[in-house]
Amino acid sequence: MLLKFTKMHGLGNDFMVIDLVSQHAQLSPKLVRQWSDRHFGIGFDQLLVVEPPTDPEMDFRYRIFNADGSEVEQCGNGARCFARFVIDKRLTQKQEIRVQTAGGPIVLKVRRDGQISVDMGAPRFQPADIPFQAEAEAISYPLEVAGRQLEVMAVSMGNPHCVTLVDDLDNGLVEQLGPLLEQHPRFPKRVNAGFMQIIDAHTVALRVHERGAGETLACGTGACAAAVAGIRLGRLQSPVHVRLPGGTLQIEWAGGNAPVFMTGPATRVFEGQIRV
Ligand SMILES: N[C@H](CCC[C@H](N)C(=O)O)C(=O)O
Repeated sequence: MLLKFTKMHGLGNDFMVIDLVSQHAQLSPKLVRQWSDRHFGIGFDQLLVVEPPTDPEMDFRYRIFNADGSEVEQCGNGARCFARFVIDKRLTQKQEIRVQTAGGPIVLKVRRDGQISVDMGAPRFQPADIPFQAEAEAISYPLEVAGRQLEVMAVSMGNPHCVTLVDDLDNGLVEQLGPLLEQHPRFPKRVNAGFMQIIDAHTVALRVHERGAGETLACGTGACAAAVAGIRLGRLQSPVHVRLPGGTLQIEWAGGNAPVFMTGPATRVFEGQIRV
């Protein structure tokens, strides 16, 4: 059987997107790893799956698989591509789309300028919600990595993030510490490791070593986590322009239990089909 898919990206964070509303496929971590391989497969950071909702309040269910085959709770850049996909494929006529994810409900809005705004839900900081092993919730935590004493912020956007402030994003720390933070034992479900350089109160530069995918050109939930962490530290003010290697996202957050809003582009690259 031939399975149709669309190759898309959000600021260079790239995806294979498949509609399992009108198609059927049996996914496995092994198959996802085969497809994600950039030499022997299609090549992507994440696989995004569009399914009918199991919650009647929602328009769709959105499932996300990392390149390593792990199924995860949320993907911000993917959410924008999800909106572009379901509208282009005429799976919905709505311009405001309610989507069920393992990390909680999100709402996608297509703006007149073609950018997509996403209500990503409220960030969570309780260690148990990340999950992160800590005695109690704090704004930041000391964490030893490779003999270095870091100070990290831990945030859940449905998926786990740790954010570290750096003075220079090109001093080799991302390459050296990213993989070690991803696997750090105090993050029992692993973690996405963000490295943030503050430019001014409304602007940061960010690189993210993603759980299950390695460093990506952009990470939407990572941009949300970094902006929220900086606002909580009192170093940033909403809106925050997050400059990632692949481009810039706008993040807004009013604090507390308010939802985080992320705005940015979604790009379709090509249509394909693969034998399953
Ligand atoms: N690697 C992430 C999932 C993809 C997130 C990222 N691509 C985004 O845009 O939010 C995780 O394991 O939680």
